[in-house]
Amino acid sequence: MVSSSGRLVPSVVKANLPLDRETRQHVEHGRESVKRLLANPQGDDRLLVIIGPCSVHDTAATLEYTRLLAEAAQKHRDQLLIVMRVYIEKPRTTVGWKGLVHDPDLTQSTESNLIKGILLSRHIMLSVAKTGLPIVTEILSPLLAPFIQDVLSIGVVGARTTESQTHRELSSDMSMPMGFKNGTDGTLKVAIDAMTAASRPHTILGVDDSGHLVPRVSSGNADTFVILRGGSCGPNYSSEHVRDAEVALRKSGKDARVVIDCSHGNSSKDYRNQGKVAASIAAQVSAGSNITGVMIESNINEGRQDIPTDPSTDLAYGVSVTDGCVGWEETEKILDILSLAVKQRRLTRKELPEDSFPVSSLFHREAVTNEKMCDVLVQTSGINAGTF
Ligand SMILES: O=C[C@H](O)[C@H](O)COP(=O)(O)O
Ligand SMILES: C=C(OP(=O)(O)O)C(=O)O
Repeated sequence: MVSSSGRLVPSVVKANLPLDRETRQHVEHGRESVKRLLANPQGDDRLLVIIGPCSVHDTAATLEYTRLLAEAAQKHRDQLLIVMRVYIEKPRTTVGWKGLVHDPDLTQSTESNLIKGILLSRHIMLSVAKTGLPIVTEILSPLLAPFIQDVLSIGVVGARTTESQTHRELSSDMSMPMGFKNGTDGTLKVAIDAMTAASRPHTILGVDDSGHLVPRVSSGNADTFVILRGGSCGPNYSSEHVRDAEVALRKSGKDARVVIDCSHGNSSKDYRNQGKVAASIAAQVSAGSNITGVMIESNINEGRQDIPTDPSTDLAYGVSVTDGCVGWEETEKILDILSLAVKQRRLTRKELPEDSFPVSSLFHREAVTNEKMCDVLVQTSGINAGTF
């Protein structure tokens, strides 16, 4: 898998872990579906749902999660376009575990096992994509992109790199839709600026499939969106925040494509709050909001764990080793209310006669404010009420 000179070569890795014809079609279908939803939200009025573990670290658990999510994606296919997070690189505020690609054996040592990490990461991504579920990852190291980008249906640039010229240029060269998080301080302008920069062609230094640095001109990427993830100045998922984001996007000549992250700054980094954020989004959607999508950090089992000294015996199965995630039971409840909210949005937009409203007893007409509707949704669906 490594070239004779001992260097990692994308074409060699890809030849050994190929994207077969059927999986390539799944990836393409995922990309086209997301592009269609972004370009014409009236034509495809589903909600984009970017969901999955904060990071992957275990093949068996990732594949079990994939099976659960694939079933949910099928169940909600008319309302939700579900894309699975397969995050193999983690950006850290200072230090911490940097993801499967860097440390596939969870040793937390500085000894590099990058080759194994790249191979295992691509293997897992291929296994997930093979099921037909579109996948998304954060593109952190531009040098790793050539090893995985052919398997992605969406790429994300994280809060710590949205302002980076290199990441904006890379995004302008990608064939899949790209999402940009707001900055860690909550500033949205950096994400909108990133959309502008990514939409243009750039002269960039890329890595070709044979591992050579090649100057090239990117084509520009029009399939981009912002992700509101909150930040040090607080959460930004309320209807006022969404409206402000839409206004700011339109002012800079863009379509109002807003995805809301239920985790990170919007949950105050407490996974137990994600359900409440999702309920607020469901309330907004049911009232007719044009929110494009949501992001959720979800796993088989809830919470998080520190990586133990002996991961081979002491690691809890299906539990995140980075940010806390909602467990599968809570995930199903969240997907249910989001799905119902999309049905409700259809009726709200059509202004159907009174007797066809609401679609579910979860949506009470008396609950006139988003806040009230959110409370009703949390109470009646059994979602974790959270800590705020
Ligand atoms: O793990 C995901 C985190 O939200 C992100 O990577 C930063 O985490 P940290 O602040 O714990 O480093
Ligand atoms: C690290 C992540 O997010 P952010 O860039 O918003 O911190 C993430 O989504 O895993």
